[in-house]
Amino acid sequence: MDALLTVAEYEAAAQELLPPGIWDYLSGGSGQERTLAANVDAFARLALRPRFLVDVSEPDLSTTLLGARLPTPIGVAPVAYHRLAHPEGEVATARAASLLVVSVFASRTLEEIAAAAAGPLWLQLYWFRRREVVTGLVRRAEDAGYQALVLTLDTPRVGRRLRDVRRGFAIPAGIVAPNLEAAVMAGTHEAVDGESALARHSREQFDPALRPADLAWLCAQTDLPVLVKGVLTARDAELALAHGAAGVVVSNHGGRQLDGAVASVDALAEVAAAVGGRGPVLLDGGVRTGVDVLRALALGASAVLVGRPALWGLAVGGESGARAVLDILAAELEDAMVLSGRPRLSDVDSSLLAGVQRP
Ligand SMILES: Cc1cc2nc3c(=O)[nH]c(=O)nc-3n(C[C@H](O)[C@H](O)[C@H](O)COP(=O)(O)O)c2cc1C
Ligand SMILES: CCCCC(=O)C(=O)O
Repeated sequence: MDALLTVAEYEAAAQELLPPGIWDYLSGGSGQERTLAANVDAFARLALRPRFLVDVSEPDLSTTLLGARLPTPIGVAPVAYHRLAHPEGEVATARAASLLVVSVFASRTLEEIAAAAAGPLWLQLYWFRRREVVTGLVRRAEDAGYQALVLTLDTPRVGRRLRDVRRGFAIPAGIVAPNLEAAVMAGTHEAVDGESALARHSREQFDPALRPADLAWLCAQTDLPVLVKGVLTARDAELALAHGAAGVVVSNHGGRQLDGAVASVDALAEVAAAVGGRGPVLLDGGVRTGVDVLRALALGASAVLVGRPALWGLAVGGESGARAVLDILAAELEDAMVLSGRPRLSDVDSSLLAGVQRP
């Protein structure tokens, strides 16, 4: 087999390898999958304005995020059940990633992942009705050395993902979420025709009444920084920061929640302006090339996260596949920085983009 050179080639190879039901769960979106498509299309519309007569002999991709030095501004978004893609699951991803946001529905324990990790780990949380589930996970994350928490806001319930509904998708027996007690996970393995087990589960277990005071309460439970994920407006960024959030992740959950929601990169400039340097602004959704990473940085992102691409790499080659995907993105980003006359991340701003208003 020829070497795979792009994230798109990893996507195609992963589709060949994975069972169709798992492929649909990983790759699908909600409703008509318009937001899923828009996330990718919106990047393609952002044309770049390269500059020359700049010394680009020493490109530097490194950055600092919440006090941690990272070799690249590219991390892995929280994705449930990495063992759907590879038997080693999150342990393999953690070895490959320079920043991994571990899903609360990880298929390996927080401690196993911490023992393997090459870089900082953050723990993503959903707002469970049983608050002691949340606080128990916060304590375990602190004890295992996780460096931040990420509260996902965009999932008061799981969106209508028609591929999963049609298949009656449920998590295969043998792949479990070991960081949650069995009672909280009851029903996730139970396939029912015409119903997504995850959608049913979220209605039972997630508290849809999450309000700003709850965010402030969560922040008061821990010394770890708490970021919020799923922010698409200046208003929500303002509210979150005012209630203790240390930063935001601009995201529409990879087009899996509100179909018709704005493409995440199209929401970025507004959110970054609202945050105004008070904390990190991460972006996920539709990042498929290093040029996309550069575009997001130009619009004000501190770093980007990739969800599906990491899982495609994992499916193709476990740890080395996940690493290969992240290395492709980093190599493409370095090329783009050199070829656009922006050798350091601090040189990257909206002057790089055509048609974006510059301050
Ligand atoms: C299979 C799958 C599972 C996901 N699980 C979670 C999760 O457990 N928690 C969460 O906050 N986001 C979850 N997400 C959303 C990702 O964190 C991220 O927002 C999205 O995948 C980014 O888009 P991309 O896949 O285009 O990179 C999941 C996404 C996918 C594709
Ligand atoms: C309850 C949600 C499961 C993980 C998730 O967030 C996703 O599939 O997008």
